[in-house]
Amino acid sequence: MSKPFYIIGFMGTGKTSVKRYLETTNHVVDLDEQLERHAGMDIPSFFDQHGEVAFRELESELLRSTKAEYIMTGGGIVERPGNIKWMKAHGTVIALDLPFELCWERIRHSSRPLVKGGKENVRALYDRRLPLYREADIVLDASRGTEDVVRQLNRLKEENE
Ligand SMILES: Nc1ncnc2c1ncn2[C@@H]1O[C@H](COP(=O)(O)OP(=O)(O)OP(=O)(O)O)[C@@H](O)[C@H]1O
Ligand SMILES: O=C(O)C1=C[C@@H](O)[C@@H](O)[C@H](O)C1
Ligand SMILES: [Mg+2]
Repeated sequence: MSKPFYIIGFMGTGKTSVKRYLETTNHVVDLDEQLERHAGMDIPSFFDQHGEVAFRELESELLRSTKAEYIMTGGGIVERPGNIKWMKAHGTVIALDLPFELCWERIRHSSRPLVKGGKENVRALYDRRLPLYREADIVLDASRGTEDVVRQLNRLKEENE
């Protein structure tokens, strides 16, 4: 099996949405879904009961133990300094890029725990993380929609085989 594609990007860039298109013909794992299964609870409950530090710990452990063709990460995978380095050493890191306002419109009514902090705190998080996402091997423009991102990923996969 060729090395995995690790898909990174801020909340709302569409990582999980892309999964539904790819998984008809590829082995795809979403780390947030994996974590929810492993913990036996949804992410808001995990944050409430165990806190963000425990979440980052488990997310980083699952990153290292998950094998698939595509691994869709959670938006905060870049929070642990070693994670980008680890992904780059074990596969190809692809970032989905989308302006903050579009991300915000997509996530503002969701139950993501960090959204509770309000728009300006989420914007600060976006600004702080942006240079980390840009450390990816490849940055894809996600503004032309999910199917366009899927096309770009399929092309990269063909080149990679
Ligand atoms: N191309 C798109 N156009 C419009 N809405 C979209 C698009 N892609 C995703 N969305 C919507 O944005 C929301 C967030 O998308 P998604 O869950 O795929 O983001 P994510 O990158 O996986 O976020 P997270 O980092 O939190 O896991 C969903 O409600 C989804 O339906
Ligand atoms: O950007 C983040 O820190 C997060 C993104 C989501 O995918 C989840 O992993 C969780 O809500 C935290
Ligand atoms: Mg997701």
